[in-house]
Amino acid sequence: MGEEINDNTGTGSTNTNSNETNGEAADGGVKYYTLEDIRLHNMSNDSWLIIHNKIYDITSFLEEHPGGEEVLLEQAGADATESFEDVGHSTDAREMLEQYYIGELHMDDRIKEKTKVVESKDSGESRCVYLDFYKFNFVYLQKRSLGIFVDMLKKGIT
Ligand code: HEM
Repeated sequence: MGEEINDNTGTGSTNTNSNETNGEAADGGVKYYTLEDIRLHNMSNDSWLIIHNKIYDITSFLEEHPGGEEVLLEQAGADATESFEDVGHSTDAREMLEQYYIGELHMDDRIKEKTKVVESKDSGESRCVYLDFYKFNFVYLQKRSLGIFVDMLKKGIT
């Protein structure tokens, strides 16, 4: 199933129109779901998860999960990428994901997430701290080399 995906992650190029919401198939048969759509599937008889922008219907897997049903239900209807990665799942576990794949997170919802991360990482405040640090080092080094130069001159004169 996973092979059918035309993964445009990061490009946000062609698949951003509203026709793709609510599970409607776009090009290549890939279905796109919004966060709103996914949020509704948070019950033991209807569980969806987002992992790395892909949507999985894990309803039939709940009872089989080696880590227990509870942890999956806590994440149902939401983005479980972080919890999934925190556990350090094996390659086998990652391959198992394919059989539960049903579609992709809508591009609009991905873009929002990415913007948020970029904003928080690259805050003006942290940039100021770096600039101050470099300015301080620059002035310090200038003074040091000037001192050494003056010393050399003095030694040369005497
Ligand atoms: C559909 C998604 C998932 C699949 C296919 C999956 C599959 C597996 C598999 C095969 C294992 C056995 C160990 C391994 O091979 O890595 C496992 C263990 C485990 N999983 Fe998942 N898992 C999924 C999602 C999650 C999520 C979202 C969480 C956390 C909220 C989670 C928490 C755990 C825990 C705590 C263990 C037990 C680890 C241990 O005993 O060392 N899993 N999972």
